[in-house]
Amino acid sequence: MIIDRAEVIVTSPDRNFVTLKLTTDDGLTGLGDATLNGREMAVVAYLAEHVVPLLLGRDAHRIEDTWQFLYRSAYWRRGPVTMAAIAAVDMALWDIKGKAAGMPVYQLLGGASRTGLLAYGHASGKDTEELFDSIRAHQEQGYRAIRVQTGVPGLKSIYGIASNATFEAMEGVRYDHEPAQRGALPNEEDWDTRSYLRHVPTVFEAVRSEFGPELPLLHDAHHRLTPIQAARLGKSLEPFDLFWLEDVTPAENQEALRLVRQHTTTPLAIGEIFNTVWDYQQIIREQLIDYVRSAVTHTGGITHLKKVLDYAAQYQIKSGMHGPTDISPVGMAAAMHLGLSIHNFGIQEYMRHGAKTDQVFQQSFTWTDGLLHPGDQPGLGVELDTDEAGKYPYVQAYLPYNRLADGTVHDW
Ligand SMILES: O=NC(=O)[C@@H](O)[C@H](O)[C@H](O)CO
Ligand SMILES: [Co+2]
Repeated sequence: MIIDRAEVIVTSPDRNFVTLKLTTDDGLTGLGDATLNGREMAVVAYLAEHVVPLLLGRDAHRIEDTWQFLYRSAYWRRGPVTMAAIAAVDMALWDIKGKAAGMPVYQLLGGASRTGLLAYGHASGKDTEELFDSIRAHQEQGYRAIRVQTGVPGLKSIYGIASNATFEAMEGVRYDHEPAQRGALPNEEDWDTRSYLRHVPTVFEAVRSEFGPELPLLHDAHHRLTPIQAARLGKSLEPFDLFWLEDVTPAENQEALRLVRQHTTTPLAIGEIFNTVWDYQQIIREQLIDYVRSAVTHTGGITHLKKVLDYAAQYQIKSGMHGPTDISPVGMAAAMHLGLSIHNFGIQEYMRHGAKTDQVFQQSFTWTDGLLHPGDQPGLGVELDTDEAGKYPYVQAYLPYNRLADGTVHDW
């Protein structure tokens, strides 16, 4: 079963997506998500110029060998661009193998370990009233777990809060897309850690008294705190029993989490911007986190993320795969197949794609009573309508960035 065609498809229905489509000599096709939000075209070039020529003529069945060949023959290892490109090839090959076997990919990974995947959605609000409405709206949509992001008094624009502009742009969809403003240069947002640290505990106190102790609540600090500030936040949120506190501090310095861990029992989730097991080695071995946040799309595909999660399982660490709308439906399907099969599944981030995206990508996963399931179509269960995709050409888009009041650039 030889790969005899490889196409890199860029489409921007509600946002930019990069998809690799492989076709074999017996007519099977496979899709892989290669979307790197805000830097999409870097992966397009990496795939089109440097990977596609190496794929043509290869045996599509040799997933592990292809992975090792692409990783080691590149010479330059790791990093988001390389690992997103390898991830797309890996997903497409698993898709093809599933179709060849007549089985959904989760069956090839060892079968289902649960009936469905607990998912969480993104509630947000500039103030408590708007936040409560958003939480209720997500509960009505069936979410059993909810991420809470809030405005901070004195800060005009902040991560994770649906703004009217984006609201209209997304045809009324709440904060269900990532803030890469298309056709615009990076949007400058503002930040003040002390105001944030004073405000967030009061928000969770209000949410707990309104919604009770049971509802699993998550929060994303989005890389903005120093280790001691992260320790303080984790400690101040302990009374509100969070499911997890995410990206408390930039984790290139993995040992920074030791300090946070010493001060708080609030569960920690890290890794949505990590790309290989080496990014996790210390924080898994020293049990400095509770959830691995990587998406299949940014971590070398199903093959590599399964290895990361199998390593994490030895330390009782679970998956919490990244699932914003900058992960395409193909990447989401791959995450669901992997999540359904592994023992140490934790939770799946699930933001609903826009209507146009659902036209471009025919998906067969189900979302029932707060649980996701990848479905039982052979392969990943997603098909891409290239005519529909062709209607939405690429539009350059950047993620926002932060500056402090004195103008210093800060982590976003
Ligand atoms: O937990 N989810 C997140 O942190 C996302 O909202 C990220 O900001 C975007 O995916 C970046 O493209
Ligand atoms: Co995050």
